[in-house]
Formats: sequence, structure tokens, C-alpha cells
Amino acid sequence: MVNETVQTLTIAGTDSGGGAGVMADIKTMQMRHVFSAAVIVAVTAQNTIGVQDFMPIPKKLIDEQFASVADDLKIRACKTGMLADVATVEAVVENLKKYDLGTLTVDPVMVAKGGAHLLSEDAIKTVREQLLPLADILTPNLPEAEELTGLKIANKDQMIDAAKKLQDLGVKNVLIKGGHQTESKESADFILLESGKSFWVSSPRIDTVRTHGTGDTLSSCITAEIAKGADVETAIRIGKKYVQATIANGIQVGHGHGPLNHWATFEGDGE
Ligand SMILES: Nc1ncnc2c1ncn2[C@@H]1O[C@H](COP(=O)(O)OP(=O)(O)O)[C@@H](O)[C@H]1O
Ligand SMILES: Cc1ncc(COP(=O)(O)OP(=O)(O)O)c(N)n1
Repeated sequence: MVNETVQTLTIAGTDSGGGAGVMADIKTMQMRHVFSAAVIVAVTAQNTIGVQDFMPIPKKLIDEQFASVADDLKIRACKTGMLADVATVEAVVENLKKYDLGTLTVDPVMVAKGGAHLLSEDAIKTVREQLLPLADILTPNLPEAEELTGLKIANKDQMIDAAKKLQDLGVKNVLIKGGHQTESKESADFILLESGKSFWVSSPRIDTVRTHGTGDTLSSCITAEIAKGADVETAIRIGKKYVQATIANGIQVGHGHGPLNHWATFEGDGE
């Protein structure tokens, strides 16, 4: 008798260029030795230079994908990424309430590195009011945390304030990513756990344009580790080490913000 394989789910958009979205999620899950299913909620025409176009998937097909996955697979942890617009966020929320899909990590993707909006302005309110209360872990970058809290975040103290405010909005565990603090020598993320414990995970900032998909990769790695049984703190610490390794061991693809090296390994990794 073979033990059941650990199964996860990504609920997100595709990236035709292969660097972000569902593509980054599945590569990460594979590298972290879990099986990943996918509910595609939007399709983008995208490469390392930017997002040329995208189209949300109709609600009926989103519902059918959720049903197909939930009727057959045993999902231990799932994550959301690009959610496009109000109708898509509402469809995802409805399905997350309907099915048991394990621990939920919400990566509130809003704007791609090239500047394209992957979530409509009016959908930010829907994410704040309907999706955040379902999230076990929320992983906003600095601009996303500003949008969700209405706070200006220009330093570490303000990251701490924003994390507290996000917990007040109903999120259990908050990870605010510091990757957008480009003037700093370190890339420091702040974590506030459900227990009230807080800590920073920091790594040296790597001077590179090959950072397309960093947020997706971090949140997918956390989802994979949670699915395997790690606690939230351990999953986040592994996620930070993995994303650092994928940036540090860069690969050369495309002419713009290049993708990460998902084959990368790091010292002390059990996988
Ligand atoms: N240049 C960099 N060097 C090292 N770590 C980075 C760099 N850019 C981002 N990171 C890390 O990658 C993860 C994703 O961060 P961020 O880029 O802020 O998210 P997003 O991709 O959602 O905008 C975080 O752990 C962050 O600290
Ligand atoms: C389809 C899709 N989903 C998410 C993103 C954003 O990914 P992220 O990890 O935040 O990386 P950047 O795009 O900011 O480099 C995306 N671009 N496409």
C-alpha cells in the first residue's frame, strides 16, 4: 500500500512566459515534493518584459474546476494568487467556503513588476472584506499592504503597524514582504503570527532583475511546507530560504524581469 501523496492547490492566473502565477506555483510545489492541482481563474499573455493582455475565466468554469478538484483530490493546503476582478474574487470566496481545501494562504497579487494591474481597483475592497477573513496566512508585498490597510509603509515600524491592522481585518498570520524596499541592503520580511509572536526573516538583497515570480514562489513554498505538516513559522522560514536560493542562483531567460531558478537548493534543506 502506497501512502497518499501530499496534495496542494493553487488558485491563480497563468503566465505564458513561465515565470510567475500558476507556472511558478507548480514548479515550486514540485521542488518541495508535493503534488499540486490548479484552478485557473485568469489567463495572461505575459513575458519577462510585461503583461500584454489578460482575460478572467467565467464563473461557471471556475466553479467546475473547484468541483472537479474537490470531488476527487484531498487538498491539505491551498493558495490564491492573481484574482483579476470582483466577480472572480467572489467566485473564489464562494468556492473556498463550499469546499474543505485545507490551510489557505492568500497572496493578494495586485500589480506585476512591469506595472500591469492584475487586480481591478474595485476588487481590492472585495479582497479586504470577503477574502481576508478566510485567510490563514496573508503575504502582501509593501504596496499591497498599503492598499489593504490604507497605511503608508516607509519603514520597519510601519510594517509592524500594518501587520497589526491586517490581523484586525481577520487574517490569522501575516507576512509582509520587504522586497520592494530597494534602497535597503537587506530584504527583510515581517511576520506576525496568530499567537501574537512576531519576528523578521532577512536575507541580503541581491542586485538583479531576475525577480519575476518571487511572491508566488514564496507563498507556494509556504503552502507546500504547511501541507507536509510544518507549523506556520517553520514554513515561512523555509520559504524565505528557498526564494533566496532561487534568486541567488539566477538563470538567463528573456529580456526583462527574468524568472527565478526553481531548481535551486539551499544548505540544510531536508528535501
Ligand atoms: N532582490 C532581492 N533580493 C533578495 N530577496 C528578495 C529580493 N526581491 C525580493 N526578495 C524576497 O522575495 C520575496 C518576495 O518579495 P516581494 O518581491 O516583496 O514580493 P512580490 O513578488 O509579491 O512583489 C520576499 O521574501 C522578499 O524579501
Ligand atoms: C499570472 C500572474 N500571477 C501573479 C503575478 C505576480 O507575481 P509576483 O510573484 O508578485 O511577481 P512579479 O510579477 O511581481 O514579478 C504575475 N506577474 N502573473
